[in-house]
This record gives sequence, C-alpha cells and structure tokens, in this order.
Amino acid sequence: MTELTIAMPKGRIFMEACKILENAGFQLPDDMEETRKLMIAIPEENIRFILAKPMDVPVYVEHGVADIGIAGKDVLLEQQRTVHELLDLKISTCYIASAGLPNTTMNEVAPRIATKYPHIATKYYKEIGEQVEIIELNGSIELAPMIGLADRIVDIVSTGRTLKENGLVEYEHIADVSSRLIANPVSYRLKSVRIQEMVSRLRKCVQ
Ligand SMILES: Nc1ncnc2c1ncn2[C@@H]1O[C@H](COP(=O)(O)OP(=O)(O)OP(=O)(O)O)[C@@H](O)[C@H]1O
Ligand SMILES: O=P(O)(O)OC[C@H]1O[C@H](OP(=O)(O)OP(=O)(O)O)[C@H](O)[C@@H]1O
Repeated sequence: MTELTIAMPKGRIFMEACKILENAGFQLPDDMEETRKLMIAIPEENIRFILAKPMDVPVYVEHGVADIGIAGKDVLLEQQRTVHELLDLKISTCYIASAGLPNTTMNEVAPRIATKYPHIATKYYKEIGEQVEIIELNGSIELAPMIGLADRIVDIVSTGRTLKENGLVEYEHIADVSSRLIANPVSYRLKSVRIQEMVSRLRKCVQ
C-alpha cells in the first residue's frame, strides 16, 4: 500500500476532521485529539498525519511534503495555491461577510477595510467597483470598526454571535466556507489509486 501523508488542521476544524475520517473507517489513535505530537503515524493504514496550523495546510500540500490535506475554503480563496480541491467535506461551515457599525455608510474617500483576508477583500471590493484601503489584522477583527480603525471588516461569520455582542451588523455576504480535501497535483497523479480510494470513502460520509 502506497504511503500517504495527510496535513490536518489543528484548532477548530480538527475534531470534525477526525470524526469524518473515523466515520470513513480510518482507525485514528485514541489520543489523537489530546496529543502534543505533531506527526502521527498509523502503520496499519500506511498513513502519516502532520498536524499544522490551518493557514499552513495548503503550504505543506503545495510543496508536496503532504500528499493531501484538509483546509478551509477561506484559506484556499485567500492563498490561491497550486493544489487540487478534491472534495467538499461540508464540515466547519461558515461564511465570509463584510460587517460594520449599524446604519453607517463607508467613508467616500479611501474607505478602510480591516481583515485577515486581504486577498479576498481586495478582490471583492474590486469586483463591486469600490476603491478601498486594506488594513491587515491577525484576529479580533471586530474591534476595528468599534474603535474607529476601519469602516468595515471582512471576516468569518458562523453563529453571528461575535458581531452581535460587539454591536456590529452584516452588510454583504461574500463567500460560503467549508473544509475541503485538497491534494498535491503530483501526488494526485502518482498516488491516484490510493487518493481516489480515500476520496470515495470520505465522500460516503459527507452529510
Ligand atoms: N467561527 C467559526 N466557525 C466555524 N468555522 C470557522 C470559524 N472560524 C473559522 N472557521 C474555519 O476554521 C478554520 C480554522 O479556524 P481556527 O480558528 O482554528 O484557525 P486560526 O484562525 O488559524 O486560529 P488561531 O490563529 O486562533 O490558532 C478557518 O480557516 C475556517 O475555515
Ligand atoms: O459568528 P461567530 O460564531 O461568532 O464566529 C465568528 C468569529 O469566529 C472567528 O474568530 P476566532 O474565534 O477564530 O477568533 P479571532 O478573532 O482570533 O480570529 C471569526 O474571526 C469571528 O470573529
């Protein structure tokens, strides 16, 4: 059996990703969710997992050190890496939206948009013909309109709780997000039987 290296995102997606793999019949170690190990081998399946930051999963896959990986569509849209998207796993669903203080219009001259998705935001505002200044932040994006750093934010919305608790409202729905199975293009060719088998096992578990 060909060896497969799979890049798994730590954090939010991790538990749901483990669950779908288990449902597809992959025997994961009992301590998979608690371990501090960053590389986990499953010799019976000839699989090796590497546990990466969600934003780094496409990097490992693009460079071919992981054959396949699980990544959020937000990360894929933002990074535009050369990877094949094989399957929508329909886990960790949320969406990207613009938001801001209620009843406000954007500053007419160089409106400022705070986001950790500069590429997605730039593309979106270009498409709707708005010239904006992007302010890149790494988290707590909702703070930006509250303290006057930006007119709008472009960020993930899931339950809407963060927006609500910070007195913000959603303006535009930009893109739906869920986690995707991705593959390195060369691995996909060289290990196609193994990867296809994995895709069909997982596809049966997508809800
Ligand atoms: N509120 C949310 N609800 C559901 N899925 C989310 C939510 N926020 C992010 N996601 C999805 O989960 C992925 C990873 O999120 P997570 O917060 O674990 O990573 P991160 O933002 O890199 O975390 P951190 O930098 O805090 O470690 C995102 O790329 C997105 O696809
Ligand atoms: O609609 P909700 O269910 O409230 O979820 C949305 C929030 O979740 C994410 O933040 P995260 O918790 O990853 O923190 P961050 O600010 O560090 O990105 C996202 O950036 C939003 O702030």
